[in-house]
Amino acid sequence: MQLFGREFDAAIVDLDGTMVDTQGDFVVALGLCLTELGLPVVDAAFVELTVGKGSEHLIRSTLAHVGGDPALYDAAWAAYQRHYLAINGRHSRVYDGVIDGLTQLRGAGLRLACLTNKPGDFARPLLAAKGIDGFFDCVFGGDAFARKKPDPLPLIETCKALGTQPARTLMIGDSSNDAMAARAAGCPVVLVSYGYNHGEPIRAVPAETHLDTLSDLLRAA
Ligand SMILES: O=C(O)COP(=O)(O)O
Ligand SMILES: [Mg+2]
Repeated sequence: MQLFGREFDAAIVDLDGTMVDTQGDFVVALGLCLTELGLPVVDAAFVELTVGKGSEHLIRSTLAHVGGDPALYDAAWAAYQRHYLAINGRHSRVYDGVIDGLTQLRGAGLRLACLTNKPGDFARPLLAAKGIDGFFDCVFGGDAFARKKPDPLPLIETCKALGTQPARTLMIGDSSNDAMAARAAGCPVVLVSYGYNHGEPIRAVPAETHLDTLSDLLRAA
């Protein structure tokens, strides 16, 4: 299909902050983990600034933020993983326009991949719980490849799995991580305005376009 005057065969879609508002899941799972370790909990504002770089980064940053000993990392990661898996999806919701947007892209014949920095074992059940797993030919978590976004490697490998060239594969994300990875991989990028961008204004990050809802993509292109 044609978008922005170019031909596309596929799209790679980010998960947290792009398809699903998972801030509540992060706050609850971190809260249970920190309480178990006898540490103070973090609030939604901290989570919004810190998510996007994968769970290892989130746990390290959280321990630093609450004054926890970095040596608690292994225990914190194990507790976080257990709690996250138990509440996964309960405090999160699919953003307005996502189902319509994905339906339009599939309807136009694009192959779709979900590529997130979230661990694959968190991402797959979340997509299924929200009823959006069926849109995707493949799903890759932050632990699928040797490096995470903003490194281009996950996008290059996802294009290989989709059987598409990066220049004909659109990245749809919510953060500068997604944009940097896409640019370095050679994928055009579209950014949504409502997600988590490390506290920075997303419209300052260059993209083909910035969307208030995924269902606007075909209209904006
Ligand atoms: O850091 C995370 O877990 C969020 O990852 P995502 O925005 O790449 O889906
Ligand atoms: Mg994201």
